[in-house]
Amino acid sequence: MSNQALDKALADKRQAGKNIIVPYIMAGDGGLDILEQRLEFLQESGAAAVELGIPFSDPVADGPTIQDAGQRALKNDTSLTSVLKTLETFKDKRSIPVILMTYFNPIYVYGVEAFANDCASVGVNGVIIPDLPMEEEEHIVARLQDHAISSIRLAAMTSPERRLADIAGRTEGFLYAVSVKGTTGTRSAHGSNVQSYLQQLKQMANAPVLAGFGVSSSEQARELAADCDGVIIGSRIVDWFHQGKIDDIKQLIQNSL
Ligand SMILES: O=P(O)(O)OC[C@@H](O)[C@@H](O)c1c[nH]c2ccccc12
Repeated sequence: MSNQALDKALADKRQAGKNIIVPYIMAGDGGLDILEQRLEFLQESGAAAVELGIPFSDPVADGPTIQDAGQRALKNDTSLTSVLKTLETFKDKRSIPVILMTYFNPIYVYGVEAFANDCASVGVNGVIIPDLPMEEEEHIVARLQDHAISSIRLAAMTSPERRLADIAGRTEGFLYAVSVKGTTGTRSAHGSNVQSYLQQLKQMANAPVLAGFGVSSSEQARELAADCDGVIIGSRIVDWFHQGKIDDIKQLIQNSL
């Protein structure tokens, strides 16, 4: 079963005629004591949900901006455990859905069963595990489904059509359409084949399709969202939080809606 609060938050934006904007932030960048405030701020700015990164020592899919944020968070002693504990402290006050983005290793160390249980008890709505090994997928997805936590799948431009259809059919919450080849990070332009890729995924998926990787302006966001349901914005927002450019973040989200 997918997560109802997440499904509803995304559907509400679409019904209001808006694009779905999901900012990515690194948990513990700037300290975990500001996490609650950041989530509230992003919600007020118009975000439908937040993708919350767990810092990890070997972040293979992260670009330089997210890697640096991860290093800062690790210096603050941020871990999967401390992030879950922090979410627990304001779980009844939070209404914006939270999607944890974590590599598989921290989950493996934590224990798959304990991870699913603790995510459920602190109200995590969805999970993205970019390097989940195929052999582990069934086991971990089933444990999360027991608690109605959505497993958001990633589609890549390099995947063959059969594989894309399979991923699009199985995803929960939304489909994360990786819209560049390579790692995360801001880019000035997306390839010309992105449009047809997103349109193809829209046809295949029963859940909303969100484009991510390299979105750094509201113009780009709206252009990509014209062929799907919205976008994920990571590096630009991580960078601006670090620099204290709070108003710029608000404008970026509002102008992307
Ligand atoms: O930073 P960008 O280019 O705006 O892209 C989002 C991305 O950072 C975020 O979703 C993310 C961070 N680390 C990841 C690892 C895999 C997939 C996705 C991610």
